[in-house]
Amino acid sequence: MEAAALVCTAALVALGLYWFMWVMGSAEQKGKRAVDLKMGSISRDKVQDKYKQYWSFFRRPEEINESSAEKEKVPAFVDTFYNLVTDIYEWGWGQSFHFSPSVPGRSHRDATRLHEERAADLIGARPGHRILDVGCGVGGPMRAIAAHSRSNVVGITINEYQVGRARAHNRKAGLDSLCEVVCGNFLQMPFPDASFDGAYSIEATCHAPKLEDVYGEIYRVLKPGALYVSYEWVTTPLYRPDDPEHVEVIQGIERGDALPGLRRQDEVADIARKVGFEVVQEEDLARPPAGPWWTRLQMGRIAYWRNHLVIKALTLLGIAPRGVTDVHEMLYFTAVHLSQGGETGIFTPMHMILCRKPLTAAAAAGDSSGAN
Ligand SMILES: C=C(CC[C@@H](C)[C@H]1CC[C@H]2C3=CC[C@H]4[C@H](C)[C@@H](O)CC[C@]4(C)[C@H]3CC[C@]12C)C(C)C
Ligand SMILES: C[S@@+](CC[C@H](N)C(=O)[O-])C[C@H]1O[C@@H](n2cnc3c(N)ncnc32)[C@H](O)[C@@H]1O
Repeated sequence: MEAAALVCTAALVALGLYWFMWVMGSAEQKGKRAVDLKMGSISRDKVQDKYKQYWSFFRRPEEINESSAEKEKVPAFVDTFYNLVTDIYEWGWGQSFHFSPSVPGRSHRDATRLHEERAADLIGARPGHRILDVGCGVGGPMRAIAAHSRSNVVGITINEYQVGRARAHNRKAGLDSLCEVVCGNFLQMPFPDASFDGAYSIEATCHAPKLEDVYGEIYRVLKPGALYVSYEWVTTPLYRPDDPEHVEVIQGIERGDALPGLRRQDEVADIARKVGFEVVQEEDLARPPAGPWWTRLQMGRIAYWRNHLVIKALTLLGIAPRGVTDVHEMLYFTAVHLSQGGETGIFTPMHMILCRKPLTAAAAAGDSSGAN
C-alpha cells in the first residue's frame, strides 16, 4: 500500500513538473516552449560571456553617443542582444516584438494586430505593392500586414537567427508567397534606389545611433510619392533630464533594450525633413483616449516569477544554457523601467510619424514646411 502511494505521489510530481516546464509555455502564446529556449546563434558555452559583453557595452548608454567608434559597434551589439532575447520574447510575449495601446474588451493579440494593421492603412498598402518592413524581428507585423493588405512585404533584420524564425513562421502561416526576409543592416540596405511602394518600421529604428542614417536609407529605397510610417521610441516633453528618477527610468530602458540613447519626441519630424521627407502626420498613439500600453507588462508579474523559476530549473537541469537566467533577470528590470516610463508619461514607444517621399527632387529640396 505504502509503495503504491509512493509511486502515485512520484507520478503526480513528475506530471506536475512536466506540466509546469514543458506544457505551460508563454504567457500569451503557445508558439515557443521553455525547453526550446536557445540563445539565437550563440553556442551554449558562450551565452554567459556574450551577455557580459553586451551588458558592459550598454551599461552606460550615455557614453555610446559620445564616440563615433562606439557608435559603429552598435549594430553588432544589437545583433548580440537579439541572439540573447529573441526566444525569451517569443516565449513570453509572442511573435510581435512591440507594444500596442490596450483595447477594452479585446485580447492583447487583437490589440497587437490592430496596431499593425493601422500602419498598413496609413501607408495605403495594397495588393501588388512592395512594402519594406524596417527591423522586422520574427515577422509578427509582417504577417499581419501581408494578410490584411495582400501586399508583398520584404522584412530586413540584422539578426540571422530571426531570419530563420521569421521564414519558418511565414511558411507555417501560408504567407511565404507574400513575405520575404533578408538579413542586413538597415543603415546600409541591400536594396536598389526607388524599389519600394511603401515602408514601415515598428519600434525598431530606436536601435540606430543616428536616426538620420536609417531615415536616409529608407528615403533612398522608396519610390517618389511613396509613404513611410514609423512607431518611434522617444522621451516625451514630461521628461526632465535634471530629475534623477526620470534619468534612472530612461537609462534603465536604454540598457535593457540595446538602445544607444533615446531621442526626444520633438526631434523626430525635424530629422525626417532633414533627409528629404514631407511630414504628413505626427501623433503619440499612446495618448488618451488610447488605452495604456504598459498594463500588459504589469499584469504579467506572476508570470515573470513563474518564468524565472522555469528558467532556473531548466538551467540547473542543463537544458537551458547558463546565462539565460541573467538575461531573464535583465528583462525583468527592463519591464519595471518600461512600465514606470509609461505610468509617469515620460516615455512612449509609439510616437507615430507618417512621411512622404516627394514626387520630384525639386519638391524635396524646397520642403521646409511643418506637419499638416
Ligand atoms: C521594441 C523593443 C521590445 C519591446 C518588447 C517586445 C519587450 C521589451 C521588454 C520585454 C520583456 C520584458 C520582461 C520579460 C519577462 C521577464 C519574461 O518572463 C517574458 C518576456 C518579457 C515579458 C519580455 C517580452 C518582450 C518585451 C515586453 C525594444 C527592444 C526596442
Ligand atoms: C524590437 S524589434 C521589433 C521587430 C518588429 N518590428 C516587431 O514589431 O515585431 C527591433 C528589430 O530591429 C532590428 N534591428 C535593429 N537594428 C538593426 C539594424 N541596424 N539593421 C537591421 N535590423 C535592425 C532587430 O534585429 C529587430 O528585428
